[in-house]
Amino acid sequence: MLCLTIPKAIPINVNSLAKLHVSNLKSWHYQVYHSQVLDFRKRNQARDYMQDLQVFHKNLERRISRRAQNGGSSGHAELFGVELAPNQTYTFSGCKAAILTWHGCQLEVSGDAESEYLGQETEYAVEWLNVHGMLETARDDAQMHSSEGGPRVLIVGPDFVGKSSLVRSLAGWAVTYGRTPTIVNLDPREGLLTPPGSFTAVTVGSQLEVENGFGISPISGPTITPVKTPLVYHYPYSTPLEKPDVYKALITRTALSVTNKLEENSGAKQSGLIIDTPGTLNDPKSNYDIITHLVSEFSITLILTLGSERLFNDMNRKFGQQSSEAIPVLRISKPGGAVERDAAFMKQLQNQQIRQYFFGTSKDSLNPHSHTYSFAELNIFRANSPSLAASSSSMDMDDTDAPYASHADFERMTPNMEMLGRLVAIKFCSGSETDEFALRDSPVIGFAYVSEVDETKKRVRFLAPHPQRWGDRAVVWGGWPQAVTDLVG
Ligand SMILES: Nc1ncnc2c1ncn2[C@@H]1O[C@H](COP(=O)(O)OP(=O)(O)OP(=O)(O)O)[C@@H](O)[C@H]1O
Repeated sequence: MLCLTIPKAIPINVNSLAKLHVSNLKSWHYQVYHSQVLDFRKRNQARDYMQDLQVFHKNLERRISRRAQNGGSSGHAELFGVELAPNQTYTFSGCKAAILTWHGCQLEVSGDAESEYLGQETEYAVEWLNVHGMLETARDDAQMHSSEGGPRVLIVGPDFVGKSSLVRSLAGWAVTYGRTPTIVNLDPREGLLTPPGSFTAVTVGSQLEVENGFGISPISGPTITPVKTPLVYHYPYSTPLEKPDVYKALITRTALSVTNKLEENSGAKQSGLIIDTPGTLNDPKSNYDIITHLVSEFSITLILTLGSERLFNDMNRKFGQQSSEAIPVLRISKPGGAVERDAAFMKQLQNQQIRQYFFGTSKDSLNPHSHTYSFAELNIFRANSPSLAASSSSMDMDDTDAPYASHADFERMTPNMEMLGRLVAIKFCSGSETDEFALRDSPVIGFAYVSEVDETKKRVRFLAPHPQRWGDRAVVWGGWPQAVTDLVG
């Protein structure tokens, strides 16, 4: 396994140079696979995992023999569940990642990586693959008993323990097996097909991208790659703890919409859900209030915990075998290479996601459009933070503020210079909407960037991915994500 921390663009080419890992992994692989699954069984007696093992064993054999026909078992590598094509150059920038090989491969790396090493602790990957095997068995079960859906998996753990990497790997492997899993991202610090500050649910029907994972989406703009149409909700706060009531309400809304969507698509329903969460949900003081809400709203069937023994024990006590819920809770190994990303790195990542949303990637570029609106044409609402709500009585509000009391989550507002460099969410609902729950729960059509506010001429210029104007739809902005000052020249 090659672990990389890359601050700048670096091309990677599978084949030649630095020899990574060549050994007779096939037998070792199966051996470890057996012991891991038995271990799961010991830890959690909710299901007979031996059956899972046999089915997955067969699937894995099929996959390996297919590869063998394609030219032998060496030279294959993957990045979080997505296979790298041989003799293809990939360019990575501003990321930390691990390239994994099951059978050995050769990589040619050029450019500067901040750090680069051969990882020895690869057992976690075998364990993760076992989890994929279990999910495959549950998906097969769902296929046979068609009224039942596939596995609905919740992944929890502290920050930076590999939760998103596990989600990506499980999604990538599932797609390789012809599944169409639905991925739900509930971490507002890091967007999935969207800028930060949103919840996303997307059914993944085509293979993920090596360089960009879930890639870019049509809510960003027309793309040449296969489209993934996400369902997006706006949560303009950096952590769930800032506005837990809004966070929980949006979970309910997302769960409802996802459940309805899955009912219309049997393949997606059988493939199940994988839910990524922010580390702040790991909150014993609230008795894991938000996790409990999530488990109930999404009817979770499997909880995977990473990186915290206490969390595993608490989850097991709360939802595991002894509880009335009896949901299997598994403790999954944190990858040794998963690293903390400091505030500067996270800020860079967030800016990169915003830039990518409007301008695309080097391989799939987008052309955003400029829109100018007069103050009078706009229906803008400010999403209050707890501190803003306390001081909002002193804010300048016009007559139309009446339905939004000072303690409310939203306030109708007049555009101001504070909005410069910030993102706003364009909602499906009309701006004349006076019910603040409808405003909160309305999905997002897309995001726009505030590139200029002219308080004298009373107009605002936005950058948006699409040429169409949004008419009288509600526009919401909040304290998150932070301003990006250099998006446009
Ligand atoms: N085996 C590995 N080797 C090197 N880097 C890794 C490995 N696994 C994960 N990483 C990197 O470590 C960082 C943290 O991992 P990840 O984002 O998956 O954690 P997380 O628990 O989802 O964090 P958060 O809760 O903050 O989103 C990421 O940059 C990821 O790419």
